[in-house]
Amino acid sequence: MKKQAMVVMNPTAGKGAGKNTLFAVADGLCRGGYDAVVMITQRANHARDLMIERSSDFDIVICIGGDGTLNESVSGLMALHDRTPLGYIPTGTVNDFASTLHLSHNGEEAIQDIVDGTLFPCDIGSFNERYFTYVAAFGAFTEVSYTTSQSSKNLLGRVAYYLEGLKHLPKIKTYHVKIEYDGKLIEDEFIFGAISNSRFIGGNTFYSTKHAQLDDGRFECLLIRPPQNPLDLQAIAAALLKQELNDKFMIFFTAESIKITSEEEIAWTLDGENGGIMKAVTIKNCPHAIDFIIAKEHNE
Ligand SMILES: Nc1ncnc2c1ncn2[C@@H]1O[C@H](COP(=O)(O)OP(=O)(O)OP(=O)(O)O)[C@@H](O)[C@H]1O
Repeated sequence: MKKQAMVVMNPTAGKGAGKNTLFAVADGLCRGGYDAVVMITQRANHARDLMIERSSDFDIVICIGGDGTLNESVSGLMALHDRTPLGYIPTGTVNDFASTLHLSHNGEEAIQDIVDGTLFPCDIGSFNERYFTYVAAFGAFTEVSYTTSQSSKNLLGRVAYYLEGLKHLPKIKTYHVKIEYDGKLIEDEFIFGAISNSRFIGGNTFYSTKHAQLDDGRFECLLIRPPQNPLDLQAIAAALLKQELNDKFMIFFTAESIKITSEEEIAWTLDGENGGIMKAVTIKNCPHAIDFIIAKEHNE
């Protein structure tokens, strides 16, 4: 029997960019010896539901869409015990996670990479009852990120531009949070926090080295302290833009699991989408949870 592939495409992602990709994907799968079944998502969370209901009938599943569609697909697979390998073809805005895994945006190339591909057992983050593939963040800029149609193209870069654009310090909201991780405790004021599993969150100087980081069972965590004056503000923005860690204003650590609590409710973003508003979150690394299908040459 031929191998079976399920393609799940969000037609609205990236202003419909996936539509042009679809022929190349179906053609590549047929030439690669697969029977292809194409599903077009009709609503929010449809990708998740399709993964839960149908993915186990297939040898591979392929998600075509932006950050939100990938997040939904991963969340669907995470609900299952046996998870079908996942190929991802990004059609949203340039995606940090796709860049980290060297995933092509070009339909023909992307499907060839998948057909000839190899499995990369990737860590996934659990966030209370939800999941994220590469970033959970709060604070400066993140609250507006999902009220605009932007996604986290370069989250830290946009935090920097946001800070630079601020004329008045009082506009920057500070959050008093308690952060517990790997037996340690930090309690302080911060304007931004990101728990991520991606090299490209702030560009590759922050989190350099190969994508091995995505399968090490740990997150990279970055917290930014409040600036006290315009010079501080400038220093933080400059460090973010130069993709450097500034020890005076930034705390960086890696962790397997993190608990973040606060007196007030905090708005979170998960993979650039609305993550909800809450006072307590528990974030855990689910090591090697999803097998991503990636090009052989990038899985050394
Ligand atoms: N048929 C549909 N009509 C409207 N919305 C849909 C449909 N199918 C899926 N969606 C929703 O579209 C949302 C946005 O998708 P996604 O994030 O993948 O695209 P994007 O915003 O263009 O990409 P990016 O976030 O990478 O810029 C998803 O949260 C998904 O729930």
